[in-house]
Amino acid sequence: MPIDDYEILESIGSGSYGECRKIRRRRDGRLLVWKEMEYGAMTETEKQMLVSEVNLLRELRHRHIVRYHDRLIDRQRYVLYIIMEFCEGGDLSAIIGQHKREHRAIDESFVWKMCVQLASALQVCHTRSKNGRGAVLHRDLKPANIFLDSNRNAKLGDFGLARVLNPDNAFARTFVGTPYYMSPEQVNYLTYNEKSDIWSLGCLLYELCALRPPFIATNQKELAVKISKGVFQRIPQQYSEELNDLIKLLLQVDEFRRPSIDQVLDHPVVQRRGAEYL
Ligand SMILES: CN(C)CCCNS(=O)(=O)c1cccc(Nc2nc(OCC3CCCCC3)c3[nH]cnc3n2)c1
Repeated sequence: MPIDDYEILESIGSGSYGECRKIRRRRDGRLLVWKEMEYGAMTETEKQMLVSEVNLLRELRHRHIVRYHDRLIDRQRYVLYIIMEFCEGGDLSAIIGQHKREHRAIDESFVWKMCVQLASALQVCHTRSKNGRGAVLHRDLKPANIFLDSNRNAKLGDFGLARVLNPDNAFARTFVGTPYYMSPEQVNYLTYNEKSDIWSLGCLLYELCALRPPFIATNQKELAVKISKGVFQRIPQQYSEELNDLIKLLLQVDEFRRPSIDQVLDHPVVQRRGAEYL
């Protein structure tokens, strides 16, 4: 049984699709993770969606996107296992939480590193959808879905699976938890496009500096108003004017004034401050 090719280690947590466990590949001792998904209750359409989503994951090969390795199907128990690279450094949400608790700012150089590495991961996603090679899944750019490898390099997680597995409440899924990173265009008429990812990137860089999102509120309605207005405090004084300017550029309410991912990566300051991390 292929499942015997792996030794099951501890659980890392559970997402909206199921359990995520650390595993060791027996043949070479390599640490990986698998995500368990029960498909027993799925309709034929949902199963087809899952198959196409997994096929997309397989195609998205990039050093800053979590690598898909394999998939196993347990037909007796109707469970699909997606096997992926294990990111030893954990997720950005935990890192932000740690810095917040210790009242310790995140180094500006790390913020630039995340900026260029995640922008290059997004560029792969955006370029694909432009080439019409399948509407690439929109990667949910939020701290909990960004992992680090043992060298603290960014790895964009596999949000797409969660969306596929809850197609009915895809709308609700967007609203599970507070959508701090939702863009003005999404808030107003729930459209989502590449420029929404640029907005999310801006929110992420802001949160790495301020250790909180740019827009916070106690309820969704108030949050939506703040996001639509797009007024936010400058990142803490210790961060450079050029980082502050870049974040302001990404957090423009008018999506047409927001740069494309290519323009972000071609930005002279991003080139200068980020080149060493690519
Ligand atoms: C330096 N140390 C402090 C860091 C300790 C680090 N702790 S840790 O226990 O190993 C740890 C913590 C979190 C992540 C990871 N690595 C990881 N997580 C994934 O998904 C997490 C899952 C997503 C859905 C919801 C539940 C969690 C992955 N998906 C593909 N590859 C993945 N790799 C490791």
